[in-house]
Amino acid sequence: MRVPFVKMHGLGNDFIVLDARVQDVPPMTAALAAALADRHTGIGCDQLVLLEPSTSADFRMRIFNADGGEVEACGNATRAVGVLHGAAARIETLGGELQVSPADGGIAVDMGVPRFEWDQIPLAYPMDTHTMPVAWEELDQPTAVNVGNPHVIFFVPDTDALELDRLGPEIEHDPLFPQRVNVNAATVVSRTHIRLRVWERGVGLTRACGTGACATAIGAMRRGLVERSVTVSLPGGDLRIDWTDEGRIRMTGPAVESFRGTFDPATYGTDG
Ligand SMILES: N[C@@H](CCC[C@H](N)C(=O)O)C(=O)O
Repeated sequence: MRVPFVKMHGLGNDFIVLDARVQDVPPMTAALAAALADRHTGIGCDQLVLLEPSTSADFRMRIFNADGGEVEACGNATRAVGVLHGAAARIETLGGELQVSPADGGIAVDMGVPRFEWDQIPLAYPMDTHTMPVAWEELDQPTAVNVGNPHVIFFVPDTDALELDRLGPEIEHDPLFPQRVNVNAATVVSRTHIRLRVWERGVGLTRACGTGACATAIGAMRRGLVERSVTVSLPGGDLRIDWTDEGRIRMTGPAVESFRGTFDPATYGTDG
C-alpha cells in the first residue's frame, strides 16, 4: 500500500497532511510521525497533521510535532486544513473546537478564548502569569498564555538579537513547565505591530507559529502594550490577530499547498 499525503505550509511553518477520512493511514505513533518529519530521511515537516472523522464537529485534526509528540493546537496547520477543506468548518482538536472560514487575506480561525491561570498554562506551581516572578539571564519577567497549547512570552528590545536557539531549549525544558512550553521572543514595534520569533516545543526555531502569534498578541494586549487588533510579523510573514469583544482570539493569514505525493509505510518500519 502507498499512503497519499499533501505537503502544505503557513508562512513557512510546514506540514504533512494525512486524511484518514478518505484513505487508509497506518496507526500513528510517535516513532512514525518523527520518521516522516525527518528532513533527511523522511518527507520533512515541522508538524504532521492527521484528519479523522469527528462525532462533535465536521472533522477532527490531530497534530504531531517533528519530535513525534502529539499536541493540542497548531494555528498555521488549522489555516492549512481550512484551505484544503475549502469552506467554513468546525474542527475538533485536543485543545478545543476551532472554527475556520475563508477571509480577506486567506483563512480566519476562531482560536477560542485565552487561558491565564497558572494551572491552565500549565505551570508547576502557583504564580502570577501576567508578570512571572522568574528570570532567565538578561531577559525581563515573561508572561504566559495558553491558547490551546502552552506559551511563554518574553518582550525584548530586538527579537533578532536574542540567542533563541540557545535559550529556547533551556526554557522549553525548564521544570517550571511540566508539559514543556513554546518560547516566544517578541518586540513591540508600535501599538499595532509586533515582531516575533518562536522556539517551538518539540520542533525548534520555525519560520512562523500561529499559536505563538496569538499568545504573544494576547500577552501584549493584556499588558496594555498594543491595541486589540495587531499585525504579528514572523520570519515567514505576517498574521493579523484580533481579541474580539466576546473575548475570543481571531487569527487571519494565508496557507498554501506545496505538493502532493505518496509514501510506502514499509520504508518507515510499518506495514500499515
Ligand atoms: N506551529 C504551530 C504550533 C505547533 C505546536 C507547538 N509546537 C506545540 O508543541 O504546542 C502553530 O502554528 O501554532
